[in-house]
Amino acid sequence: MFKIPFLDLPPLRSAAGTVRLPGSKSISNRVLLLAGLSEGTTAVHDLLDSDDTAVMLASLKTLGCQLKTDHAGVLHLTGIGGRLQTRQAQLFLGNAGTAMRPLTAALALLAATQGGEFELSGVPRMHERPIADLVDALRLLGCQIECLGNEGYPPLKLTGPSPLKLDEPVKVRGDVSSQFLTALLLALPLVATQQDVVIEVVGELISKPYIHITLALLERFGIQVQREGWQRFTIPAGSRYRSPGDLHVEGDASSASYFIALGAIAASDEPLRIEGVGQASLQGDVRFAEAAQAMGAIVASGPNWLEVRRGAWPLRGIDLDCNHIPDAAMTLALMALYADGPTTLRNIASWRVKETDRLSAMATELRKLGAEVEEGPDWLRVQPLRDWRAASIHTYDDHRMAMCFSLAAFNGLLSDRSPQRVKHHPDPAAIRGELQTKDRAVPVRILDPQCVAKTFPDYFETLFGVVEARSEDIPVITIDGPTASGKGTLADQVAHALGYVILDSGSLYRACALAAHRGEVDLDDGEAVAAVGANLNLSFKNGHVWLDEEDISEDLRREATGLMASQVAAHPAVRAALNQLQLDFRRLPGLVADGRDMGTDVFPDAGLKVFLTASAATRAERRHKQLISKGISANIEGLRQDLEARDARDKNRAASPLHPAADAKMLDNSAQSIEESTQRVLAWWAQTRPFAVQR
Ligand SMILES: Nc1ncnc2c1ncn2[C@@H]1O[C@H](COP(=O)(O)OP(=O)(O)OP(=O)(O)O)[C@@H](O)[C@H]1O
Ligand SMILES: Nc1ccn([C@@H]2O[C@H](COP(=O)(O)O)[C@@H](O)[C@H]2O)c(=O)n1
Repeated sequence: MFKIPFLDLPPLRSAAGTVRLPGSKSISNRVLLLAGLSEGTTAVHDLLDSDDTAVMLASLKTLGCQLKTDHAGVLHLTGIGGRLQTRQAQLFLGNAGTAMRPLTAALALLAATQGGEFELSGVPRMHERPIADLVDALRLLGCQIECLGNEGYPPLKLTGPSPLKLDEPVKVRGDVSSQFLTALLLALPLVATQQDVVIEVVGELISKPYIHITLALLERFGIQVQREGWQRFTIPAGSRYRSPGDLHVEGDASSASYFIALGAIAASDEPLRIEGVGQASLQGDVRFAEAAQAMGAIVASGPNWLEVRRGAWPLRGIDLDCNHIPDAAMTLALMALYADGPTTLRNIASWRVKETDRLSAMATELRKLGAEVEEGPDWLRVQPLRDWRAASIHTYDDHRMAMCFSLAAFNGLLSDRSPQRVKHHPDPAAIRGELQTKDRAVPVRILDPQCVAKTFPDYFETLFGVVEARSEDIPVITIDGPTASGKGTLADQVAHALGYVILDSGSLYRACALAAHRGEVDLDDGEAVAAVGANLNLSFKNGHVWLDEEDISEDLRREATGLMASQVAAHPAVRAALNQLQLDFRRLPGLVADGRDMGTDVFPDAGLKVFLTASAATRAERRHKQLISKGISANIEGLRQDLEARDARDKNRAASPLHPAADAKMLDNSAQSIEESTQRVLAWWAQTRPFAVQR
């Protein structure tokens, strides 16, 4: 996960490959609650591991459920069998509506029937999300619920015992959020032991597919709800939660929407395969695929997979009632930017009471990209966008905002099929406009990218696994300089702050020298050492370097290896042999490369080149400290002589000698802390970026 203040996405060009979706949030939290209320143990496979499931799991544990995860990642959850194990608890539910609503219903009923006192709270936004319809329904039933802040909003206090009136139907509004009905359906079997319990929906029920999931899962746990249309639901007397034993959580269909859109926009050569949802999916959001098809996507499907590729291009603008796909519909607003006409999304009032007011947030952020957007109380109209602006996208602590806006990074694609589009614009000036658009692909900045943790912690990593950018669009920062100037340390810090990949090019020369030395190759024989370099089987894991099956990290860092590296690095053939290996590190979302010739030879087009120096005395002192801290004895004068000899060889060799690139920024960190030099470099980098000041 990218735990950084912002993540810059360079212009992206294409998508292909296979995505395995994380487990569905809606299914995961329903299953957890049902398993928690059941008797016996449920083995939950493919459970979503995210912020929202974490708060549900923590609550169930507090309430006395037993949780164990086995080696295969399967959760074994032993429920409380409908009998309270603890009568007092304070539960923190973050911003998880799928935890707050059903736990409110279940604990209100358990407190009423068995006695107890429970407090349910969340993050500040959760305390702005209405829950009055559920609270009203439960109070009418006889539950004691106090709103501890504003009336109709969490935090809530649930107390009991209190008598319940089960003879009358429980009435609940269905036109604000279907989660209130879901909460009642999941919890009321607790009190349907002696008599039928009837729920009547007041008003038109929205988001019916989510109720469909609830009913299907209740059935898996032994509760057969009888349904009359979408207005009346009966939980039969004698209902009891029974664990199904094993249960597999299907992939998240709302999360699939980003990859379906990705296929529609960018899978022009081969389809993008999405595994985890398909025709057999329980989730209503799987119907997002139909909306994508209406916009031009070509979709093939099996029971639990989809394959999506680009059909119409530009996409087609649509006018759609999105009541059946409320969460996934947000993705359509981004697809609309790539369409040939306006897209209108209707019946999306529920967006206003989600993690944020999504209607307003979506309109605001689309406008930052340059889009023309109209917003109504329950609708949104988005015009196609051709003249994109580089924008910092505020994500409002809303995972879906972050994931949706990643799709804006394909803004350079619209002119890829210029001849096709030019047909609509025979004017040569329009043709020139198209070409300009192509050249003006802009990056997109996603603020607070870790908000995706709510449902899809590895979203950006997964995205980077199936998309490609032109190499020249992937940003590079180079840090060159003499031995022990702090290049590696600075590169690590800068890369960490930006979420970028790191290339420690010195380690490649070191590994090559080490492998040649071990193979008894003459280090003065450039061609022979280059042959070793061309066949190195290196891998980099968690800051360690592996040669074949061996972790060579310690050997690499020895001073003797550094000296051998500088010896072999003087051979042009060795440099040529290692060149492609270094270029291959230019990966999404960007690269920080440290060495001697990163800015001069390997990445001459780097967006920022830093030449890092420090006095020889300072460098010798730092290296001395570094070695001593690792328990390696060293002599400071000897170290200074070694590093000066190495510098002299690196500077004076004919092939890629060490010197600052003409456009490098010079940084002498002799008197600077690591933090100060890091901030200096990040400030220089910010000056090269096209984004307005972060808000
Ligand atoms: N600005 C700084 N202030 C104090 N110490 C620093 C600073 N920068 C780096 N150091 C320390 O100096 C030592 C050498 O740094 P580092 O290994 O990053 O240098 P390098 O240039 O990458 O070396 P090499 O050329 O051998 O790869 C480390 O112990 C590091 O913590
Ligand atoms: N881009 C580079 C990087 C390194 N070298 C040579 O390797 C030696 C070891 O490098 P460290 O950064 O790990 O100390 C170094 O002395 C150089 O001779 C290089 O040539 N080009």
